[in-house]
Amino acid sequence: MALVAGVDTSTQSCKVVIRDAATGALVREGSARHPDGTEVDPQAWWAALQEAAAAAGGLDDVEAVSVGGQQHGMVCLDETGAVVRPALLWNDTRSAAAADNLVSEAGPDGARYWADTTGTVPVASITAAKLRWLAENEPDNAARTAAVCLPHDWLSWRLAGHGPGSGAEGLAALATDRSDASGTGYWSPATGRYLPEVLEQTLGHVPVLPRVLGPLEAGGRTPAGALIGPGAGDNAAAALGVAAGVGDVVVSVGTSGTVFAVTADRTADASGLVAGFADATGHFLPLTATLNAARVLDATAALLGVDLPGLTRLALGAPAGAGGLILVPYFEGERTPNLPEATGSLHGITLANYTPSNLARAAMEGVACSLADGLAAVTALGIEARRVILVGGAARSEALQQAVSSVFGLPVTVPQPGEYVADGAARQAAAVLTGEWPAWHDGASAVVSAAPAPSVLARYRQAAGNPTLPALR
Ligand SMILES: Nc1ncnc2c1ncn2[C@@H]1O[C@H](COP(=O)(O)OP(=O)(O)O)[C@@H](O)[C@H]1O
Ligand SMILES: O=C(CO)[C@@H](O)[C@H](O)COP(=O)(O)O
Repeated sequence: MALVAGVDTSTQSCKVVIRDAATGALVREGSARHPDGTEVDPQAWWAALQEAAAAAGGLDDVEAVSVGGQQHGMVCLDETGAVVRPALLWNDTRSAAAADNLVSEAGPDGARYWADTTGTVPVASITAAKLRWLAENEPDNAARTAAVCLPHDWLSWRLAGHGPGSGAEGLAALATDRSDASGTGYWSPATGRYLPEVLEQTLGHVPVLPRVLGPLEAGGRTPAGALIGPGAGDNAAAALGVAAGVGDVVVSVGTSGTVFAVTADRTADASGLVAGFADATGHFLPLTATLNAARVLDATAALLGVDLPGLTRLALGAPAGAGGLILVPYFEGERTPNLPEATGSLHGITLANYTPSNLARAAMEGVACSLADGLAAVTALGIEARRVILVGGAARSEALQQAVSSVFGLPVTVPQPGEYVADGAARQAAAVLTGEWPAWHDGASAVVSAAPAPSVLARYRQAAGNPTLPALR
């Protein structure tokens, strides 16, 4: 039996699944925590990968491995291959002004220019904005930066035996895939090429960049001989994990809240709401991402002194609309809509509705409403949502499943709880090994259908100050 491994190096943790390449059966799995914070030494990801792999029984017997990972994180390497400074993650907002400047420097129609050139209007999350921040605030570090890569590229490179001391030859071995390259802001989904002019404009010089591998192209081998697949951004890997096709909209509720679809054509949304990413198969992945999702539930559970199943129980005990309580979940600023300085807020409090149960429900509905704004932005581009698939750590919560279904006014498909990103990476590893996408049997999924509650989204949008966002359709 040939085994393949899939890795998810996500914001909060590293997960490893080992599957039978032929059938997709889960053989072993493991996970390990990442440090908190929006600035992280990549070495912590490497340590977590080794811990998670050991918990999964090791990688020595796998024939191929692929890494899916949190997108956009800026990993700068010097000419020896050492990390220049801790990585700035996708949810670090210090680069917000740099992003605004990149848009305004492109002229009065700067947003249109960026959408057409890179697929995406830069916000703080986009790697190009982080490089501009580095050049302006840490010029010595910018000057020392000989190569720039992303979290999944860096871990794939470490798996191939490269690291500090690898030098120019090591840097030349860096590799990525088109889904993660498309989140950098210096790669064109239209041409499939990097944009050196953006690197000059942001970092001040053109560093070594990872080679962009084809969907089934191996980037090297581990010292034990396993093929290393191209890997993917975590959302593109999740699309592989749930075998999303045209007509499916995937909603992921992890640290980020994302809404994305697999499409045959690329998008270029100058409103900036929808990022025009590529997927891991040769198609495209229009996507909205929020900064505030599962952690809003974590914070609300901590405030109420309950665990996450306890928060779900409380929320299930409240009516739709939480008795009028509305939580706008912009706890860490927000990316969609682009409000990096925003804070969260609680609206509609009365003596009658101010209960733990309503607060738990309002947290679930607030997250669901911000995702509904994402769905509205995606469907406003003409992308159909024939099926909504809910994934991510918080998809385990029945209360969240119901809140998403009632706010969206749609049935929601919930696959069996699992590690969809790592599963997608494992599927890619099997494809790299055999030369074709495997026809793995997908596990059973449930369909959750709650009574539609359109007034919840309307009241949320008033409270959030976004009453003119596109309507849900
Ligand atoms: N039973 C549950 N109910 C609600 N949320 C849950 C539950 N189990 C896990 N989670 C959420 O899952 C989140 C982690 O999701 P995950 O997709 O692994 O995040 P990331 O990919 O960003 O690291 C935690 O913040 C936690 O809130
Ligand atoms: O920034 C984005 C997508 O553009 C995020 O989706 C990150 O990719 C982090 O993902 P999670 O760790 O929340 O899954």
